[in-house]
Amino acid sequence: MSGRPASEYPSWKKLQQTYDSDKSKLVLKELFAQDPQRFAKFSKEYVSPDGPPVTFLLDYSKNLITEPILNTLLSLAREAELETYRDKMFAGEHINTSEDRAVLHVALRNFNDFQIQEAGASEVQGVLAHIKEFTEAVRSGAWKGYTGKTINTIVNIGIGGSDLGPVMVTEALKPYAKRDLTAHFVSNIDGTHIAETLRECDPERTLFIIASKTFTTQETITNAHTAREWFLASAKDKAHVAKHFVALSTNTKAVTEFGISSTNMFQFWDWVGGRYSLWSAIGLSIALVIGYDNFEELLKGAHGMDKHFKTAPLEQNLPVLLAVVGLWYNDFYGAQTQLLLPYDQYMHKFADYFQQGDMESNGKFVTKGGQRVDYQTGPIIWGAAGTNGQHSFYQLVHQGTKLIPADFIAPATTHNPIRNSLHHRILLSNFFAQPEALAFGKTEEEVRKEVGPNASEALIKSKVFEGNRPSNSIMFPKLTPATLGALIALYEHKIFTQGVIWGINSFDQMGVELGKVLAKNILAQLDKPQDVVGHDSSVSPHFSLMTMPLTCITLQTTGVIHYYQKHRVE
Ligand SMILES: O=P(O)(O)OC[C@H]1O[C@@H](O)[C@@H](O)[C@@H](O)[C@@H]1O
Repeated sequence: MSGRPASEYPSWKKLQQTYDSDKSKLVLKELFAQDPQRFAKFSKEYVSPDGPPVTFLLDYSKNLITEPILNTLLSLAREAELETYRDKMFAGEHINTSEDRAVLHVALRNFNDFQIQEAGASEVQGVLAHIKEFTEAVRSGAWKGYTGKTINTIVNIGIGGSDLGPVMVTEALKPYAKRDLTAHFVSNIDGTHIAETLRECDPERTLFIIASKTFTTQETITNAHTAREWFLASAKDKAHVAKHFVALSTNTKAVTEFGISSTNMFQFWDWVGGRYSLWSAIGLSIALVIGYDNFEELLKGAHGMDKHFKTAPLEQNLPVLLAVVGLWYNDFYGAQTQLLLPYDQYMHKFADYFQQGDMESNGKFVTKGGQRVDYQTGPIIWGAAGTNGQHSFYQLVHQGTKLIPADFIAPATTHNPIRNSLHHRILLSNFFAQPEALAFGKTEEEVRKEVGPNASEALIKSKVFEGNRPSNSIMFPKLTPATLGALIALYEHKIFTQGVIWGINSFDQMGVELGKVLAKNILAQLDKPQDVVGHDSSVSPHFSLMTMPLTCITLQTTGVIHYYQKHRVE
């Protein structure tokens, strides 16, 4: 995050030379055959330094690395001053330079170990106490709706970071959920999302949680007004809104203007990035679903990982190891994507969550210093819960033309040991088999033996698995709130580490702005056909996209807008 382009570091150049000269020697089958200690050398067990017990194994032995390569990757992290920038983050320095903000999601789960001076950091415990008091009132039934009935449904209205974290965590921690409290999450501006949700709600027993850091996001504010209108159609009296609407935001003024009193507002601060906000008041829906104590366990699990990231030497530092190994593929092997594959149905939203976490953080083409990078930055994140992915996209992972590094993630013990854990044993056999198949493949010789002498050459070739496809495996005893907290923080710090090495600002999101501005302009034109007439798309190709003023770019879409105006039925 020094803003220096990564390709200027001596270790970067060394890695490029190593890749060019040694690529053909990096064959997993041979690397394992040559070194019986390979697993021992390239695996680490995480044990939480304090707080609730969390442990997991990270096996990174099935990567196309040797000890010298890993050492050079770690030297690269040192040359990029990772440790300095990590300490700056924990100290509350304004490392988000474009927005002049601190980056302090670690302060939200800081149980007094780190001294953080930033304004607001001392208020964290107060907000947690508010969350505790409120969630206990709702869950116990002490909090009543406007007709005196208890709350049985919550609807979190938010988008991006104000949606994805709560969705992912409430799904992942369903075994801890209060089953008679239904949680819905409305994010999309498509009216279908809120309309279908409201069909399942009873206005007398529903609590709406309006989650928006800025409280200006078009989707969220529109959905919130729709929910309020729907509610008032039954409740009639605006005074009842107080029992059914709460807000999670940094913007007290906008919350009050919406009609939610400040006593029903849960505060957070500008140093909490949206995609790092599930630990803040944005986690209210999580605390409502799993209970405050479990929410605190989640935070403490993350805090343990924060301590590990802050203190462990780079060679032992799990987020750093994940980061540099990922960078090796992203920047030298030309891998475009990174798979996240939880073999746990409860974690089925994990990849969706880190699509924002990683891609909004590291999808940047300029360094902090404003220079265009001459290397790849953030990978495309994707994935699905195992074994579903095996029956859809794994074909390409095993035999396609692309190198796709994959992280396999699984619990040793399931929350649902039905049929004497038969399902779980089958699930885990797949979890173990896939990295092995990817790494070691199946040779032509093996195929020949298998298919017999009469098989065609074409058939034989089609059955070959080249192997040598890298993966990490992460296994933990059971998916608890604290374990999930540690896993999320593991990936957060991986993203931080990669961002520091690439010299980019992982904490702004300028790339989401242009589309918002264009949509606003177009919205103003949609009901006025005369405004778009005469500007059909035939004029636009004469303009270069870069030199066109915004209004002209908008005209690129006139053909489609005309089609819409012709076909819409209101
Ligand atoms: O929480 P609010 O302010 O509604 O933002 C919701 C989301 O908006 C998007 O445009 C991005 O900026 C995200 O980082 C953010 O999480």
